[in-house]
Amino acid sequence: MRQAQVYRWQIPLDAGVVLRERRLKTRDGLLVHLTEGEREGWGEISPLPGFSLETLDDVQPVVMAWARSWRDGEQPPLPDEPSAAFGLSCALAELSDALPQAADYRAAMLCSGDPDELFAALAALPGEKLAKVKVGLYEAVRDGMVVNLLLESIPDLHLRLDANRAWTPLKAQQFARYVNPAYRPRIAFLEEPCKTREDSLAFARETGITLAWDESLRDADFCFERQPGVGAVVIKPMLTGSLQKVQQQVAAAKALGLTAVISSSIESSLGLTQLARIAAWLTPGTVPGLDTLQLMQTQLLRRWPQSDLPCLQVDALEPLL
Ligand SMILES: O=C(O)CCC(=O)C1=CC=C[C@@H](O)[C@@H]1C(=O)O
Ligand SMILES: [Mg+2]
Repeated sequence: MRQAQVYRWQIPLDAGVVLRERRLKTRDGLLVHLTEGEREGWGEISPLPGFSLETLDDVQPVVMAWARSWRDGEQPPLPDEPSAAFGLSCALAELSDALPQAADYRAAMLCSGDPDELFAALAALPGEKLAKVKVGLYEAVRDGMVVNLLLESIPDLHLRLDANRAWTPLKAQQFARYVNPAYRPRIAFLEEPCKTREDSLAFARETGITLAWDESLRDADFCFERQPGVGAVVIKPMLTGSLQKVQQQVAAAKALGLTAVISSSIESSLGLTQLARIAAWLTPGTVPGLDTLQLMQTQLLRRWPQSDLPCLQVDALEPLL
């Protein structure tokens, strides 16, 4: 016998979470729980404001209708909305044991803000030192100086940078001018420096800094192709769609020799632990970009190892079906 339930949740975020120039005070989403006989599967559906095209209010009725139909014995097709397709496909994959349990809980330390705190935290990182730094929020020159100083003072540090398309070609050049060319190979990649893909490609050509596509993967005209200067794609499954589509994108990237990085869309701990499993399964050997639980004030249902945030249990959630 099948059972299905959908829950809506809201988690307060730390004051400093700013996405696309707006402050995000809470993270909101749905959890779906499917059971069939002894088996069960959970999935998270949490469109990311400013990044997802669909809203939570759009997908809630879609997910509820899908869950009712599945519970009644049908095999409804996955919805078109990427967040709904992703969460429902995860719940189905857990149910059928298609999503392996082994997880990669390493995360590239996410840094923003105060350079002094940053130095201390980075210097204390054990093992391979890899961090992700947001750029493009302040003056490009300041970003260049901070990145240069980090690479200069921590010689075994590698950085992932992310400008979220903030720069004009001139600003991108101002940034690069302050980063010593000798350190540039330790920039694993810079995500989306410029407003257009053409400008970003030109920047990579001119500076030798490796590019990664993130936002571009959602452009209607994006296709996987070999492009000089591009080294990686950042895949955010909540924005991509079904697990099958995530698998296809990882395979397309690998076939071109690109690094595929599974990255967070600021999911709850339930979604994040599933992303850690997806990363271990599809991109073994590549550290995923999952260091976003620190932005939240609680965990949900499943714990992230080593996090001491409180964890909400299912009885604290309101069922919608
Ligand atoms: O990719 C990572 O290492 C962490 C996730 C991350 O950086 C992001 C998650 C969600 C929205 C963004 O501000 C940001 C990104 O643009 O990649
Ligand atoms: Mg990005």
